[in-house]
Amino acid sequence: MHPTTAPAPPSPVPPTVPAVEVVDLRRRYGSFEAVRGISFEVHPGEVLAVLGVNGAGKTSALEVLEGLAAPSGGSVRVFGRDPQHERSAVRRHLGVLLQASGLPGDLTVAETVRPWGRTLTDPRPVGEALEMVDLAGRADVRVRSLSGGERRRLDLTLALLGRPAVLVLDEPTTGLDPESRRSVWTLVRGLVDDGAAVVLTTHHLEEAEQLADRIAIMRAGRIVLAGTREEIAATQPATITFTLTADAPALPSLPGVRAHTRRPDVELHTRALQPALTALLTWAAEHRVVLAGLQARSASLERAFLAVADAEPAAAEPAAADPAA
Ligand SMILES: Nc1ncnc2c1ncn2[C@@H]1O[C@H](COP(=O)(O)OP(=O)(O)OP(=O)(O)O)[C@@H](O)[C@H]1O
Repeated sequence: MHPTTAPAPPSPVPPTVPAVEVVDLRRRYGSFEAVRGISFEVHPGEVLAVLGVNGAGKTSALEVLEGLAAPSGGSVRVFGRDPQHERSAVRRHLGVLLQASGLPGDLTVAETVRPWGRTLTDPRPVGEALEMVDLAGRADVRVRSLSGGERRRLDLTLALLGRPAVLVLDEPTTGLDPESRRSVWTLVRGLVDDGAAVVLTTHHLEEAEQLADRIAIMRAGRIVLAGTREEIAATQPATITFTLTADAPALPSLPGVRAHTRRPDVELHTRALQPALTALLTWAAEHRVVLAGLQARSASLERAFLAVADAEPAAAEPAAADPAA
């Protein structure tokens, strides 16, 4: 898949205006508040991945950004415009990939894309758009005959057709095989390199790691953790694991280290990996102890995600950070 041309530049706006600006967004369904005051910015040439367990409020928030729903509080702007009340001004800049598109099955791929293009200001040629998502060879196939992954790529074609400067992608690679997923990542990254701003949701942590410049993790309607992948991973301790023989002396207390020992297995947690490792290796050398299977790992995004997703709200909320930072 190849991004071929840069997205159309947005109409003149002050350079300080973010592509997407969400301030204290709230959304209610009756008495239930699904989105509870989230804020973030996304600038041209940047990808924000919004993560969270099922029901965290990701789609509810994105639907406001897409202009499909009104906020019950706060504001959403795309290049300074309100997606719902200034729909036509925003629509020219916005490419949207919904979680489920429900395209009619009896039209062919080309018959689906062509009329869609006629509603846009400066659409890509249909052939070019299909080429970008590797569907050029499927132009005459009926939508109902496409595989799940091909349908997802057709959804993506429609999102890309108007050369959008802002892409909102709700689980863009769900249902795609690993190769197609990687192709979509390359495609999205190419569009971002050409200046597009992207907000995406995903359940694939690897997708966030590969694509996102910044990540926001939602839980129960709030952003509970945000930052770069490294910043998010650094909220969790690093891990050192090894096994000890039965006759090894007791481990010393190492500064800044929490030990979980179930002989012969030892797991150490620390926020200062290098000094902890140095102290451990020094002790082992002095006492001629073999640390079998020694491994030292910095915390991963996955570990941080699981810690936040599993946490009680009271534990998760103080970790909130400003994803716009
Ligand atoms: N139309 C609706 N009416 C009532 N409640 C809704 C409606 N749509 C969503 N919800 C509720 O709002 C909460 C957030 O749902 P939302 O779909 O935004 O979560 P999500 O993070 O996108 O989840 P997923 O990862 O499963 O897509 C959930 O508790 C859901 O049940």
